[in-house]
Amino acid sequence: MTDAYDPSAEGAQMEFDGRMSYGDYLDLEHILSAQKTWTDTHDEMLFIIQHQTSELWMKLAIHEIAAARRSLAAGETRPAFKMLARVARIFEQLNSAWDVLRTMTPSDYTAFRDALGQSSGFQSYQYRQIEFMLGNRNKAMLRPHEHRAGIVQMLEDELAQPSLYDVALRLLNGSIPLPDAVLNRDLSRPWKPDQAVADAWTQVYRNPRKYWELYELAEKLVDFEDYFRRWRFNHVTTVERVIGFKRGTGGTGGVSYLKRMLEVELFPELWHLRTDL
Ligand code: HEM
Ligand SMILES: N[C@@H](CC(=O)c1ccccc1NC=O)C(=O)O
Repeated sequence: MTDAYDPSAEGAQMEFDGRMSYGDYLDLEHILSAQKTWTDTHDEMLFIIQHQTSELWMKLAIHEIAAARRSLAAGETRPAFKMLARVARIFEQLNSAWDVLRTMTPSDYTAFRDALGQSSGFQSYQYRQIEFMLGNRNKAMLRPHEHRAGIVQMLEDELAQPSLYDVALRLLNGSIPLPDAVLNRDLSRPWKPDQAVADAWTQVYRNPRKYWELYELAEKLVDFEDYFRRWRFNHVTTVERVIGFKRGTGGTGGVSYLKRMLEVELFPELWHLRTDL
Protein backbone atom coordinates (compact mmCIF):
# COMPACT_ATOMS: atom_id res chain seq x y z
CA MET A 1 0.00 0.00 0.00
CA THR A 2 1.28 3.48 -0.90
CA ASP A 3 1.35 6.29 1.67
CA ALA A 4 -1.44 8.89 1.62
CA TYR A 5 -0.52 11.67 -0.81
CA ASP A 6 1.00 14.76 0.76
CA PRO A 7 -0.08 17.87 -1.23
CA SER A 8 2.77 19.89 0.30
CA ALA A 9 5.01 17.96 -2.11
CA GLU A 10 3.55 20.03 -4.94
CA GLY A 11 3.68 23.24 -2.96
CA ALA A 12 0.35 23.34 -1.05
CA GLN A 13 0.66 25.94 1.69
CA MET A 14 0.42 24.13 5.05
CA GLU A 15 1.49 26.82 7.54
CA PHE A 16 -0.75 29.76 8.30
CA ASP A 17 0.71 31.28 11.41
CA GLY A 18 0.66 34.99 10.54
CA ARG A 19 -0.72 34.35 7.03
CA MET A 20 -4.23 34.90 5.70
CA SER A 21 -6.07 31.56 5.59
CA TYR A 22 -9.39 30.53 4.03
CA GLY A 23 -11.22 30.84 7.35
CA ASP A 24 -9.66 34.24 8.06
CA TYR A 25 -10.57 35.67 4.67
CA LEU A 26 -14.20 34.51 4.92
CA ASP A 27 -14.53 35.29 8.64
CA LEU A 28 -15.87 31.77 9.13
CA GLU A 29 -15.52 31.91 12.88
CA HIS A 30 -18.18 34.58 12.84
CA ILE A 31 -20.50 33.06 10.29
CA LEU A 32 -20.33 29.47 11.53
CA SER A 33 -21.02 30.44 15.12
CA ALA A 34 -24.33 32.08 14.20
CA GLN A 35 -26.44 28.88 14.01
CA LYS A 36 -27.95 29.09 17.45
CA THR A 37 -30.73 26.53 17.89
CA TRP A 38 -33.46 27.21 20.43
CA THR A 39 -34.67 23.61 20.80
CA ASP A 40 -32.99 20.22 20.56
CA THR A 41 -35.09 19.10 17.59
CA HIS A 42 -33.29 17.69 14.57
CA ASP A 43 -34.78 19.91 11.83
CA GLU A 44 -34.24 23.29 13.46
CA MET A 45 -30.69 23.40 12.05
CA LEU A 46 -32.06 22.94 8.52
CA PHE A 47 -34.60 25.72 9.12
CA ILE A 48 -31.98 28.16 10.43
CA ILE A 49 -29.40 27.47 7.73
CA GLN A 50 -32.05 27.69 5.00
CA HIS A 51 -33.02 31.16 6.20
CA GLN A 52 -29.51 32.39 6.86
CA THR A 53 -28.30 31.32 3.41
CA SER A 54 -31.40 32.95 1.87
CA GLU A 55 -30.54 36.18 3.67
CA LEU A 56 -26.97 35.99 2.33
CA TRP A 57 -28.22 35.55 -1.23
CA MET A 58 -30.64 38.43 -0.66
CA LYS A 59 -27.71 40.56 0.47
CA LEU A 60 -26.00 39.86 -2.84
CA ALA A 61 -29.25 40.52 -4.76
CA ILE A 62 -29.52 43.95 -3.07
CA HIS A 63 -25.89 44.70 -3.97
CA GLU A 64 -26.54 43.80 -7.62
CA ILE A 65 -29.93 45.54 -7.96
CA ALA A 66 -28.52 48.73 -6.41
CA ALA A 67 -25.58 48.70 -8.84
CA ALA A 68 -27.85 47.88 -11.80
CA ARG A 69 -30.09 50.80 -10.87
CA ARG A 70 -27.10 53.19 -10.64
CA SER A 71 -25.82 52.02 -14.01
CA LEU A 72 -29.19 52.44 -15.67
CA ALA A 73 -29.59 55.90 -14.18
CA ALA A 74 -26.21 56.81 -15.70
CA GLY A 75 -27.34 55.44 -19.07
CA GLU A 76 -24.86 52.55 -18.86
CA THR A 77 -27.16 49.75 -19.91
CA ARG A 78 -24.61 46.99 -20.70
CA PRO A 79 -23.24 46.55 -17.16
CA ALA A 80 -26.81 46.83 -15.82
CA PHE A 81 -27.96 43.97 -18.07
CA LYS A 82 -25.17 41.78 -16.77
CA MET A 83 -26.12 42.50 -13.16
CA LEU A 84 -29.82 41.91 -13.79
CA ALA A 85 -29.01 38.57 -15.39
CA ARG A 86 -27.07 37.70 -12.24
CA VAL A 87 -29.98 38.68 -9.98
CA ALA A 88 -32.24 36.31 -11.92
CA ARG A 89 -29.68 33.54 -11.30
CA ILE A 90 -29.60 34.37 -7.59
CA PHE A 91 -33.34 33.85 -7.51
CA GLU A 92 -32.91 30.58 -9.36
CA GLN A 93 -30.56 29.58 -6.55
CA LEU A 94 -33.15 30.58 -3.95
CA ASN A 95 -35.77 28.63 -5.88
CA SER A 96 -33.70 25.43 -5.86
CA ALA A 97 -33.17 25.80 -2.12
CA TRP A 98 -36.87 25.03 -1.51
CA ASP A 99 -36.15 21.43 -2.51
CA VAL A 100 -34.06 21.03 0.63
CA LEU A 101 -36.63 22.64 2.92
CA ARG A 102 -39.44 20.54 1.42
CA THR A 103 -37.88 17.47 3.03
CA MET A 104 -39.15 18.84 6.37
CA THR A 105 -42.55 17.32 7.18
CA PRO A 106 -45.31 18.96 9.27
CA SER A 107 -44.35 16.65 12.15
CA ASP A 108 -40.71 17.76 11.94
CA TYR A 109 -41.69 21.44 11.88
CA THR A 110 -44.33 21.43 14.62
CA ALA A 111 -41.68 19.99 16.95
CA PHE A 112 -39.99 23.42 17.09
CA ARG A 113 -42.50 25.91 15.61
CA ASP A 114 -43.54 27.17 19.07
CA ALA A 115 -39.95 28.32 19.70
CA LEU A 116 -40.28 30.82 16.81
CA GLY A 117 -42.72 32.93 18.82
CA GLN A 118 -44.12 35.66 16.57
CA SER A 119 -41.06 35.85 14.37
CA SER A 120 -41.69 35.38 10.67
CA GLY A 121 -40.15 35.99 7.26
CA PHE A 122 -42.68 38.81 7.08
CA GLN A 123 -40.17 40.73 9.19
CA SER A 124 -37.23 40.09 6.82
CA TYR A 125 -35.95 43.62 6.24
CA GLN A 126 -33.72 42.58 3.36
CA TYR A 127 -36.72 40.99 1.62
CA ARG A 128 -38.71 44.19 2.19
CA GLN A 129 -35.81 46.23 0.83
CA ILE A 130 -35.78 44.10 -2.35
CA GLU A 131 -39.54 44.57 -2.82
CA PHE A 132 -39.14 48.33 -2.29
CA MET A 133 -36.18 48.52 -4.70
CA LEU A 134 -38.22 46.80 -7.38
CA GLY A 135 -41.22 49.08 -6.85
CA ASN A 136 -43.57 47.04 -4.62
CA ARG A 137 -43.74 49.80 -2.01
CA ASN A 138 -45.98 49.91 1.03
CA LYS A 139 -45.33 52.09 4.07
CA ALA A 140 -47.34 49.74 6.29
CA MET A 141 -44.45 47.28 5.97
CA LEU A 142 -42.22 49.63 7.99
CA ARG A 143 -44.22 49.00 11.17
CA PRO A 144 -42.72 45.67 12.23
CA HIS A 145 -39.35 47.48 12.30
CA GLU A 146 -40.35 50.45 14.45
CA HIS A 147 -38.26 49.15 17.34
CA ARG A 148 -35.15 49.33 15.10
CA ALA A 149 -34.54 52.94 14.02
CA GLY A 150 -31.67 52.03 11.67
CA ILE A 151 -33.83 49.59 9.69
CA VAL A 152 -36.74 52.05 9.41
CA GLN A 153 -34.28 54.66 8.16
CA MET A 154 -32.81 52.28 5.59
CA LEU A 155 -36.30 51.38 4.28
CA GLU A 156 -37.42 55.03 4.26
CA ASP A 157 -34.30 55.99 2.32
CA GLU A 158 -35.23 53.31 -0.17
CA LEU A 159 -38.79 54.66 -0.50
CA ALA A 160 -37.36 58.11 -1.30
CA GLN A 161 -35.36 56.78 -4.26
CA PRO A 162 -36.66 55.85 -7.70
CA SER A 163 -37.27 52.11 -7.93
CA LEU A 164 -35.54 49.98 -10.56
CA TYR A 165 -38.70 50.28 -12.66
CA ASP A 166 -38.81 54.08 -12.21
CA VAL A 167 -35.26 54.25 -13.53
CA ALA A 168 -36.20 52.01 -16.47
CA LEU A 169 -39.13 54.33 -17.25
CA ARG A 170 -36.82 57.36 -17.25
CA LEU A 171 -34.71 55.59 -19.81
CA LEU A 172 -37.83 54.76 -21.83
CA ASN A 173 -38.79 58.44 -21.65
CA GLY A 174 -35.49 59.27 -23.38
CA SER A 175 -36.84 57.61 -26.56
CA ILE A 176 -40.61 57.80 -26.14
CA PRO A 177 -41.80 60.76 -24.04
CA LEU A 178 -43.92 59.81 -21.02
CA PRO A 179 -46.34 62.03 -19.04
CA ASP A 180 -44.97 64.17 -16.17
CA ALA A 181 -47.28 62.36 -13.76
CA VAL A 182 -45.26 59.19 -14.44
CA LEU A 183 -41.85 60.84 -14.16
CA ASN A 184 -42.65 62.91 -11.06
CA ARG A 185 -44.82 60.42 -9.19
CA ASP A 186 -44.84 60.06 -5.39
CA LEU A 187 -42.01 57.53 -5.11
CA SER A 188 -43.11 56.19 -1.75
CA ARG A 189 -46.27 54.69 -3.28
CA PRO A 190 -46.60 51.42 -5.19
CA TRP A 191 -46.44 51.70 -8.98
CA LYS A 192 -49.89 51.78 -10.59
CA PRO A 193 -50.27 50.51 -14.17
CA ASP A 194 -50.34 53.38 -16.63
CA GLN A 195 -51.74 53.41 -20.18
CA ALA A 196 -49.08 55.78 -21.59
CA VAL A 197 -46.34 53.52 -20.22
CA ALA A 198 -48.09 50.45 -21.67
CA ASP A 199 -48.32 52.18 -25.09
CA ALA A 200 -44.64 53.17 -24.98
CA TRP A 201 -43.47 49.62 -24.14
CA THR A 202 -45.80 48.28 -26.85
CA GLN A 203 -44.01 50.47 -29.38
CA VAL A 204 -40.70 49.05 -28.20
CA TYR A 205 -41.92 45.47 -28.70
CA ARG A 206 -43.42 46.29 -32.10
CA ASN A 207 -40.12 47.71 -33.23
CA PRO A 208 -37.31 45.89 -31.40
CA ARG A 209 -34.64 46.88 -33.95
CA LYS A 210 -35.31 50.57 -33.44
CA TYR A 211 -35.43 50.32 -29.64
CA TRP A 212 -33.04 47.42 -29.10
CA GLU A 213 -31.62 48.53 -25.74
CA LEU A 214 -35.05 49.21 -24.26
CA TYR A 215 -36.28 45.91 -25.67
CA GLU A 216 -33.39 44.09 -24.03
CA LEU A 217 -33.95 45.94 -20.76
CA ALA A 218 -37.65 45.03 -20.77
CA GLU A 219 -36.84 41.35 -21.34
CA LYS A 220 -34.27 41.39 -18.51
CA LEU A 221 -36.94 42.79 -16.19
CA VAL A 222 -39.52 40.23 -17.29
CA ASP A 223 -37.00 37.44 -16.86
CA PHE A 224 -36.22 38.57 -13.36
CA GLU A 225 -39.90 38.91 -12.40
CA ASP A 226 -40.48 35.43 -13.79
CA TYR A 227 -37.93 34.01 -11.29
CA PHE A 228 -39.31 36.16 -8.50
CA ARG A 229 -42.82 34.80 -9.13
CA ARG A 230 -41.47 31.26 -8.94
CA TRP A 231 -39.97 32.11 -5.54
CA ARG A 232 -43.35 33.34 -4.27
CA PHE A 233 -45.05 30.26 -5.66
CA ASN A 234 -42.50 27.84 -4.15
CA HIS A 235 -42.89 29.62 -0.83
CA VAL A 236 -46.68 29.38 -0.68
CA THR A 237 -46.64 25.75 -1.83
CA THR A 238 -44.04 24.79 0.77
CA VAL A 239 -45.98 26.65 3.45
CA GLU A 240 -49.22 24.84 2.57
CA ARG A 241 -47.35 21.53 2.60
CA VAL A 242 -45.82 22.20 6.02
CA ILE A 243 -48.46 24.16 8.00
CA GLY A 244 -51.60 23.77 5.86
CA PHE A 245 -53.97 26.66 6.44
CA LYS A 246 -52.80 27.60 9.95
CA ARG A 247 -52.31 31.30 10.66
CA GLY A 248 -48.74 32.53 10.29
CA THR A 249 -46.54 33.23 13.28
CA GLY A 250 -46.29 36.78 11.89
CA GLY A 251 -50.05 37.14 12.41
CA THR A 252 -51.32 36.99 8.83
CA GLY A 253 -53.78 34.39 7.54
CA GLY A 254 -50.75 32.40 6.29
CA VAL A 255 -51.41 30.73 2.92
CA SER A 256 -54.26 33.20 2.21
CA TYR A 257 -51.84 36.14 2.64
CA LEU A 258 -49.13 34.53 0.52
CA LYS A 259 -51.65 33.69 -2.24
CA ARG A 260 -52.65 37.33 -2.32
CA MET A 261 -48.99 38.27 -2.78
CA LEU A 262 -48.91 36.02 -5.88
CA GLU A 263 -51.04 38.69 -7.56
CA VAL A 264 -48.34 41.36 -7.23
CA GLU A 265 -47.09 42.57 -10.61
CA LEU A 266 -43.76 44.35 -10.36
CA PHE A 267 -43.59 45.52 -13.97
CA PRO A 268 -47.26 45.23 -15.00
CA GLU A 269 -47.13 46.90 -18.42
CA LEU A 270 -44.42 44.50 -19.56
CA TRP A 271 -46.76 41.56 -18.97
CA HIS A 272 -49.95 43.15 -20.24
CA LEU A 273 -48.56 44.41 -23.54
CA ARG A 274 -48.09 40.82 -24.67
CA THR A 275 -51.83 40.43 -25.19
CA ASP A 276 -51.83 43.24 -27.71
CA LEU A 277 -48.85 42.24 -29.83
C1 HEM B 1 -41.44 25.82 6.57
C2 HEM B 1 -41.00 26.92 6.05
C3 HEM B 1 -41.78 28.19 6.02
C4 HEM B 1 -43.02 28.47 6.50
C5 HEM B 1 -44.01 27.55 7.20
C6 HEM B 1 -43.26 29.85 6.20
C7 HEM B 1 -44.42 30.51 6.50
C8 HEM B 1 -44.70 31.83 6.20
C9 HEM B 1 -45.96 32.48 6.46
C10 HEM B 1 -47.18 31.82 7.07
C11 HEM B 1 -45.82 33.77 6.07
C12 HEM B 1 -46.88 34.86 6.16
C13 HEM B 1 -46.55 35.82 7.28
C14 HEM B 1 -46.92 35.27 8.63
O1 HEM B 1 -48.04 35.50 9.08
O2 HEM B 1 -46.06 34.63 9.27
C15 HEM B 1 -44.48 33.92 5.54
C16 HEM B 1 -43.96 35.09 5.04
C17 HEM B 1 -42.70 35.22 4.57
N1 HEM B 1 -41.73 34.24 4.54
FE1 HEM B 1 -41.95 32.33 5.03
N2 HEM B 1 -42.18 30.39 5.57
C18 HEM B 1 -41.24 29.40 5.44
C19 HEM B 1 -40.01 29.53 4.86
C20 HEM B 1 -39.45 30.69 4.43
C21 HEM B 1 -38.13 30.83 3.87
C22 HEM B 1 -37.11 29.71 3.67
C23 HEM B 1 -37.95 32.14 3.58
C24 HEM B 1 -36.70 32.71 3.01
C25 HEM B 1 -36.13 33.74 3.51
C26 HEM B 1 -39.16 32.82 3.94
C27 HEM B 1 -39.40 34.16 3.79
C28 HEM B 1 -40.60 34.77 3.99
C29 HEM B 1 -40.85 36.16 3.63
C30 HEM B 1 -39.86 37.12 2.99
C31 HEM B 1 -42.17 36.42 3.98
C32 HEM B 1 -42.93 37.73 3.73
C33 HEM B 1 -43.59 37.63 2.36
C34 HEM B 1 -44.37 38.87 1.97
O3 HEM B 1 -44.63 39.76 2.80
O4 HEM B 1 -44.75 38.93 0.78
N3 HEM B 1 -40.06 31.91 4.42
N4 HEM B 1 -43.84 32.73 5.63
N1 LIG C 1 -44.37 32.21 9.47
C1 LIG C 1 -43.91 30.86 9.76
C2 LIG C 1 -42.65 30.95 10.61
C3 LIG C 1 -41.55 31.19 9.73
O1 LIG C 1 -41.61 30.75 8.64
C4 LIG C 1 -40.33 31.84 10.15
C5 LIG C 1 -40.06 32.11 11.50
C6 LIG C 1 -38.85 32.61 11.88
C7 LIG C 1 -37.89 32.84 10.94
C8 LIG C 1 -38.16 32.58 9.61
C9 LIG C 1 -39.39 32.09 9.22
N2 LIG C 1 -39.60 31.86 7.88
C10 LIG C 1 -40.41 32.41 6.99
O2 LIG C 1 -41.45 33.01 7.16
C11 LIG C 1 -45.01 30.04 10.44
O3 LIG C 1 -46.11 30.54 10.56
O4 LIG C 1 -44.76 28.90 10.76
